[in-house]
Amino acid sequence: MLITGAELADGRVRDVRVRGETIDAVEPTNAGLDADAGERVVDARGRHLLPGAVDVHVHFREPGASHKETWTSGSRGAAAGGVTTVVDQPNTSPPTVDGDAFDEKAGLAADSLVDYGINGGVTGDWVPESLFERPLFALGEVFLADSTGDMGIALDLFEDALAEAAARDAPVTVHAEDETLFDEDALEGDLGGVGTAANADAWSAYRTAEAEAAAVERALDSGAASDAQVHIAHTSTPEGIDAVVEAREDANGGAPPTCEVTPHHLFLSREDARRLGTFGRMNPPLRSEERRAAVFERLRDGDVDVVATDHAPHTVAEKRQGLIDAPSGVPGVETLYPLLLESVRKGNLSLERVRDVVAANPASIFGIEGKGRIEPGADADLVLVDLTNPREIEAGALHGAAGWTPFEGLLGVFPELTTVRGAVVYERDPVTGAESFGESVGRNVRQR
Ligand SMILES: NC(=O)N[C@@H](CC(=O)O)C(=O)O
Ligand SMILES: [Zn+2]
Ligand SMILES: [Zn+2]
Repeated sequence: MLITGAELADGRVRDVRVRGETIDAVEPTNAGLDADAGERVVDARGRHLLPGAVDVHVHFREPGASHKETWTSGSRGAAAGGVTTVVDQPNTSPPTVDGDAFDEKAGLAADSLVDYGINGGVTGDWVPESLFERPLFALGEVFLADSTGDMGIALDLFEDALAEAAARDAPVTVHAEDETLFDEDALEGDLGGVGTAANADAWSAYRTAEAEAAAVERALDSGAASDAQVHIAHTSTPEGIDAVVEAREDANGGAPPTCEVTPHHLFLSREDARRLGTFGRMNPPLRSEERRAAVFERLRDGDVDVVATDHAPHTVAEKRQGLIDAPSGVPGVETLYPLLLESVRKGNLSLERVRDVVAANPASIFGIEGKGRIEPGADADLVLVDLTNPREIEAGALHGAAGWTPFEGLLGVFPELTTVRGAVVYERDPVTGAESFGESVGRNVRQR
């Protein structure tokens, strides 16, 4: 395939040749890259070509909850959103805490249209020896408080896990909330029905910002003491991000800690929770508009290392319950690039920053060779977008199994073409809107 006249994130206009699974050449347009006989040529003038996103935080729900999502439905959403690598979390059923559970999940992940990593989790029943024999992406998300799957663990087990991971150079991703600092009183009284201000706000009042900040600090201290590489998942407060930045500056010798934020904490706040009701219940919860804006600022300024989605689908029926019964989590893998690219279109973020936080940084932090950059020799994981052509996000036009999105009605810039190692996995005709998907070409990024 020869992609001609595409603008890259840094503003250079280039022709990009794909041969087999990798990028063969990146040359100035008209510098002599001519199409071979029979080679597909994509005229990309007026479009931007970006590296496929590496979403290091998804919950594709198999095995155990395929009514919420499957590797097929989840990876179709990923492909249509320009995510070419996903990393699945261990709170499935059975939880991915030993070698057998890893193998079962790996068998199901063979359905994926995009490349994937599989994380291993930590519970009282985990079997580190058999888990670490497998091609694990990372340890995590390790839950310091209960979330979906009730995998919250105590500090001593967390510290054992850090030691096991450090001994094997495996990064550890952490769900950092301290449940002793939750405000139980917030769940007293009338919590209202679905979609009411009462219940939506109560979840944010219950899982306090202080609970996140305290757990982030604890995780960073324990990480530094054990020499483990710690990555804080879904950081939702400026306080949490600032703690990571400080620890990074103090890191002497050891791998510096990193942090991730989600699109829902960047684009939604407690004010939206009032409208979303229980559909806005997730962990950590939506924060005040002031904290949301402060998190966005830290993304723009470079303090945030990674944007990943914490794609956590549940069905409409499951979410349409009272606050205590509705499960936590929102879908998001398909709207990651679209929302961030819309921020670029509006002038709120630079395209290079977006490329770094969704592709280049996650690939380098987790050490996956060949991903996250457009240069000769890299995997041909490519996304073509028209930054002048946003469209409204509508649940009915998305491809995951959840059937709803917390971002309904916001604008997004969606891909026209997505390739995974040179294979076209998604294509949309910009004129007719007709879409097509490719084959299940995904493979484990740790197995190469
Ligand atoms: N974020 C959530 O609210 N839910 C996630 C679990 C998690 O990441 O904590 C899920 O798996 O549903
Ligand atoms: Zn989590
Ligand atoms: Zn998660």
